[in-house]
Amino acid sequence: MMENIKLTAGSAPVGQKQMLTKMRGEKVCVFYGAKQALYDVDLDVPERQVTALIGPSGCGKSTFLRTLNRMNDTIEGCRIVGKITLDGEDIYQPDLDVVELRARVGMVFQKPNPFPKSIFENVAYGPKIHGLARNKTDLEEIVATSLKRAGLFEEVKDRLDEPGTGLSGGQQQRLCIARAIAVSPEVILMDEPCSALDPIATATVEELIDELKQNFTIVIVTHSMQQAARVSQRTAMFHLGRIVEVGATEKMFSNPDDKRTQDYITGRFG
Ligand SMILES: Nc1ncnc2c1ncn2[C@@H]1O[C@H](COP(=O)(O)OP(=O)(O)OP(=O)(O)O)[C@@H](O)[C@H]1O
Repeated sequence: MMENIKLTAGSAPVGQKQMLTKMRGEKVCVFYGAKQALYDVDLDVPERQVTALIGPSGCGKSTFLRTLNRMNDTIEGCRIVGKITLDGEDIYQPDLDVVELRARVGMVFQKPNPFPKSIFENVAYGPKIHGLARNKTDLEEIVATSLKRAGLFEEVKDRLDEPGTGLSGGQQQRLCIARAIAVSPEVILMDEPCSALDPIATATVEELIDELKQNFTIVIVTHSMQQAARVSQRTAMFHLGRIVEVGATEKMFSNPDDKRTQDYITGRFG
């Protein structure tokens, strides 16, 4: 019974289970110059689960996602108020190493964006710059393991020296996922990772996301309600810069509390 679950700091109720919170946003407000894009957003991201961010265009999903690894730092005039923690630690504290943060909280973008380098180099780049491999054999091992975990190894093992940009769209996105995995992140942020892919490539990436949650915490922005329902365990519905409802995906899609969620998931707006 929900009422019997005692919540401690750092825990979140998801369905009937108690989950560890990997990341937490508290009263997060984001401004682009004078324009406010997010208002007092509170969100717990449970460990080793997939959290989906849904809502109509322009409601602030990507803005919130980018606050989780400080990608908004790169946008001029963007200001963030509130608190975001990773394992309880404030990621906006002034002396935090942002490069290290982004290794812990990796990102996969909407459009596959492999570097104009070989398949091998695409995956090896991160481990090299973060000094994760002691020698060439180590590096080869990391590359092979990452490609395997991204479900791409069998397709590319005989052509690791060929350009990453020569792969199909779906393969390129899995290469980008392998690149993200290669530095052993704890959290992977995905901003509409399948929007440029055909249905078959989408299904492959969705299966992969499902597997990856065994080892990683995943936050995904998606416009596809089917995708949110298929891959996530927890869903947050954004509307006009606020979270209007958050909870177990199953409940959100079968019996939402908020009329705006209901209208959005049934295609009445957005
Ligand atoms: N770099 C930017 N500069 C100024 N305003 C921005 C910037 N990025 C986003 N915005 C504004 O912030 C608001 C939220 O945008 P955001 O991209 O986070 O929404 P979204 O829900 O991800 O939208 P979509 O689903 O269309 O990608 C919008 O009004 C948008 O115009």
